[in-house]
Amino acid sequence: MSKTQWKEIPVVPTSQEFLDIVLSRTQRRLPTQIRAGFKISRIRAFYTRKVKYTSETFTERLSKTIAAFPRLQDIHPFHRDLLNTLYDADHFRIALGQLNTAKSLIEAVSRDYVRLLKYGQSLFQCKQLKRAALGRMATICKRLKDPLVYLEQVRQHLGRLPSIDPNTRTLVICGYPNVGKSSFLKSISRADVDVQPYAFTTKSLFVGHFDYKMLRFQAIDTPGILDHPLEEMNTIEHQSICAIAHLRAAVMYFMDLSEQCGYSVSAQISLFHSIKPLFANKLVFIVINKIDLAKPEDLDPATQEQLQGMLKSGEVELLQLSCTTTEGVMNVRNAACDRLLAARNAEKLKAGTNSSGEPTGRLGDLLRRIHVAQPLGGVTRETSIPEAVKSKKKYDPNDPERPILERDLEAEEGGAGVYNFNMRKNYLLENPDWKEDRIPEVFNGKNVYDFIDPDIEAKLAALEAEEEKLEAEGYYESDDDLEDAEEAEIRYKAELIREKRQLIRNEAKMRKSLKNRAVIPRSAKAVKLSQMESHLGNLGYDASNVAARARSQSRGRSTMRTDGDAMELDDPKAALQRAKSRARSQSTNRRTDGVTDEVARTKSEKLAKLSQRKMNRMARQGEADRHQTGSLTKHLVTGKRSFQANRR
Ligand SMILES: Nc1nc2c(ncn2[C@@H]2O[C@H](COP(=O)(O)OP(=O)(O)OP(=O)(O)O)[C@@H](O)[C@H]2O)c(=O)[nH]1
Ligand SMILES: [Mg+2]
Repeated sequence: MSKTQWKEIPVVPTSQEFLDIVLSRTQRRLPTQIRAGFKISRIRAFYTRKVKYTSETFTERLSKTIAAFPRLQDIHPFHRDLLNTLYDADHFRIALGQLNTAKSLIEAVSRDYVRLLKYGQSLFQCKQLKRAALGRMATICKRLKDPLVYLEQVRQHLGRLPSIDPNTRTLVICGYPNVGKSSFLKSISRADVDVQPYAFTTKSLFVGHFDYKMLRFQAIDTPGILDHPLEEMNTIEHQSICAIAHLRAAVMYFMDLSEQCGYSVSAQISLFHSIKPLFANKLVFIVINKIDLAKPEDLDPATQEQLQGMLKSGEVELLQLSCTTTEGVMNVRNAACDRLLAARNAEKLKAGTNSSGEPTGRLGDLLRRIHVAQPLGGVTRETSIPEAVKSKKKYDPNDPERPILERDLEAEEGGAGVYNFNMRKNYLLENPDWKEDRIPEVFNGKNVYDFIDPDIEAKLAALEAEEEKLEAEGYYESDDDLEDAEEAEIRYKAELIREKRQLIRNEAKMRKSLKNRAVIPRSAKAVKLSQMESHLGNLGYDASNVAARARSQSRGRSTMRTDGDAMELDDPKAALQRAKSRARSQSTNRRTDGVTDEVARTKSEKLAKLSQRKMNRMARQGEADRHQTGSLTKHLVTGKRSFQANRR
């Protein structure tokens, strides 16, 4: 992860804000649009969606926060160590871990309640379940109070950390406090660092950039370090140690021989020896600052001796400068940069080779796999030139033996415009005599090549032979016996199958129509008078006159009825009346009335539906139909209309 991303970590809300964000988003996306009258499945689906959406929002926000922070195992050791120094890696990991745990807890809550919601019986129950689910999620969220506050602080601090690229060309400026480290950075770059005449002015790492030989360098100003064991150092000093230890850089150890800084030269020398282990495999410079006040030559011999001891202890160079007079500043910078560039280049050249200079690693692998052709054990091969190539002569127009070209022919036959070259000359045919044969391309308006079939003769012969054979066998004479017994049997069976299928189909239809029929309740079924009598008799009633009474009642028939039927025939009106009354009195099921069989019934029903169709289509306007009530205001519909007059 690059440093720039750390500046873009989104704000970590407090737990209360977090809750507000999630809940208001849920409410906005899924406003409660549910009534008690709705189908229960709809109510359940709505609340399930709500619970799920809330948990998803929580999870999404938490994951985003977790992902935004750097993962300690993925970043450069320098950054990892720095984060550890500044924020305590364990604390950091635990805070992110708590967020992660909360995420899975919320998911579990959502899963549980979604399962419960499937059994919700009413709107109230479903709503209570949703409330419980959201409440539990909120409780989990509230428990994240401390980690969220901590992470927000880390975020703010991370954003303010200098962008240090651990892999680029780097100068690390270190030394005792108040020796002029920040002054140096200020004079070589445009970094705005604080310079004060007291110790520990600089309390964190500062970075400045400058260009040298068209290359960009970064110089890192570190807080001052005191000479005491690592365990006793504070966070400020630890940052310096971290930079010195982890950055592949040129280390510039600053010293103030004038002791204006408030620390003795011997203390500064002893600090150098204490932190020397960190300088392994690095370029180290001892930079004597403030030479306007004191130079190494001014020191007493014993201290000079110690200084020389420092230089001898490794490949260490002594540089001198004064930030106040800017004497030697550029020299020091350039010397350090030159040495750093040389060292980096040497390292790059060395990379990928072992101690004897052979390539190792991926490059070595590659070279070993490439096959390079080697000459066979001392055998030399003669070059071979084909005869045809050897006897080839260069074309010479003056040579009488030269091959004859089309150009020569043209000249012989009358020159350009007169001579027509023969395209058929080079045809490759079975018989060279055919070259000049004339074949019509189009004959009778048809392309001849469409009709060319090389085997046509053979095919015709075969057909004719077959025809003759059939004729000889008398094939064309008898055409009655074509159907033999076997075929007749197949036909018979097919007929049976067809019949059977029809039967099955009819049966199915019948069953279907029966199933759709309204069931007549037993009480509505017609009961014969005699049955009624016996039934009442069983119950202990006197049923003797039931029949008589029933028969005595009018059934809508004409009272004028006499025995003779002649009158019915005479009076069609009365006959109609009687037929109607009969129909009414005898009918039990109007659907089956006057219908002889199943087929007739289906037909009549179809007809009924058909006759209804038009009526349905032309049905009256309902309240859902587009319709304009009342009349418009007069001025809106009459008279000349000006522009936009009826756009009200
Ligand atoms: N005479 C003289 N004074 C200098 C020189 N360089 C820096 N100073 C003074 O030394 C004091 C400390 O300078 P800083 O650059 O703040 O020192 P520092 O090493 O960054 O100090 P800390 O940040 O506290 O570790 C300031 O008062 C500077 O003016 C120099 O070359 N000559
Ligand atoms: Mg400083």
